[in-house]
Amino acid sequence: MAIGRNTQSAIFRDGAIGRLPLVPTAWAELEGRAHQAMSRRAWAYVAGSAGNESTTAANRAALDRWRIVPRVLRDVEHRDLSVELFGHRYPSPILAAPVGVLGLVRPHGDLDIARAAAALGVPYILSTQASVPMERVVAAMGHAPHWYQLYWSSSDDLVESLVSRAEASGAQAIVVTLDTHLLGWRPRDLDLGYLPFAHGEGIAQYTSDPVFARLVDERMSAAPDSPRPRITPQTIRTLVDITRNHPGAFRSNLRSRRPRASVDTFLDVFSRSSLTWENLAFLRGRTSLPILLKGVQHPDDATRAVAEGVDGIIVSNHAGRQIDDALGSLDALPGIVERVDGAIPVLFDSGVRSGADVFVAMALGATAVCVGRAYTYGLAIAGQRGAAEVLRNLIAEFDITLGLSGNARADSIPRDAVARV
Ligand SMILES: Cc1cc2nc3c(=O)[nH]c(=O)nc-3n(C[C@H](O)[C@H](O)[C@H](O)COP(=O)(O)O)c2cc1C
Ligand SMILES: O=C(O)C(=O)c1ccccc1
Repeated sequence: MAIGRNTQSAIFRDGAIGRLPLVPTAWAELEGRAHQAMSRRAWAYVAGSAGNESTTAANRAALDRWRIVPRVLRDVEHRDLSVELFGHRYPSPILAAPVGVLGLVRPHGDLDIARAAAALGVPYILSTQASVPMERVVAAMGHAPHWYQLYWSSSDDLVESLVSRAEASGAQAIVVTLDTHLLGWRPRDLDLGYLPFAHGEGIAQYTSDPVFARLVDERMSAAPDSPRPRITPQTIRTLVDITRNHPGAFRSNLRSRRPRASVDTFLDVFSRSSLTWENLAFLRGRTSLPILLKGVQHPDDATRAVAEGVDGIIVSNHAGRQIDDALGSLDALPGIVERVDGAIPVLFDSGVRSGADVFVAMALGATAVCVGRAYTYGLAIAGQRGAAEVLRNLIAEFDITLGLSGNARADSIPRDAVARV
């Protein structure tokens, strides 16, 4: 698949022989087609945000207040889209954000997006809420780069196990998401009474984990009133196999004892609202990978992150899915970039819909940009190839915007390339 400037000519060349793109390039059409392709529940979960969804609107408004100011006559024929992060050079500043429960969008959606990202060299940040265990996703990616996103469980042992699995699987960084220690108030899901996890969807990292299996055993043996099947290593292997090969089987089996206990255990241990800065030492002591904090919005938290020796920050409000009436994520970026002052990379997400949006965030000091809903919509419309097309289009539009604005390098877009209006 052609990357960057070649994409546009490839699209037109294909068109000349009657081969049309699989996914629309404009956002409104992309979103509309994804809506048609998804079930009611999947659409509510993916497209829904917190409360009246004013934060999602604020994310857009924040991006729209910045306009690109092009420069001319600057020889931009050879452009370099690559960026360096933690000693790795990636082909463009775009990363695939961690998106949980992709199995809701498409059977084995995690594998589709993993393969799509791998084909483009786009780093994929695997979610703790994935529908497919991380080892299987990584196996589908060959040697392509991936990171791991951690939800910090109330069980230290489980945190340790997830992180060591991620490290063993070759993850290049650990992203700790801090803005979702409670599930946001999301009317679209509430009105359907539907949370995927309660149906056993999106808990594959847990059901494939040996420490989690032990927690489930403990829960089951602590309920002596109900019949207690003997748990042997074979039982555990069988459950892992069932989840791996037949996610639907796990769901239909939810009323039986072990799947039900797995869901209940997940709901118990999923997160820890008592987490503080002091806990970071625990993680630091258990991995040598770079640690990024995702969900930072206040400059003082960015200052503290640097002081605590964190390796990177992702300025994000979770696409507006957590707090209604929150600051547009891009409005938080310049203040944080100023505070961090180059000490560590500052990544950005929430609301990015185009290559031009990526350019704006980079001009405001982001080292790289993550996208979530964009590729999820491509996945819904046309699976692996749809997700790949969305990522390819973002990179191509970014490349063209870079060149047309008179810039040749993604990693050094000057601040005056954008103006606030
Ligand atoms: C359906 C959905 C599921 C998500 N699941 C996770 C997750 O498991 N972990 C996480 O850190 N962020 C999760 N996010 C947030 C994304 O990582 C990212 O911050 C956000 O989608 C960026 O905004 P955008 O969708 O406007 O690009 C999710 C977002 C969506 C839309
Ligand atoms: O839906 C989400 O955005 C998400 O990341 C999440 C993860 C776990 C529990 C609830 C929500």
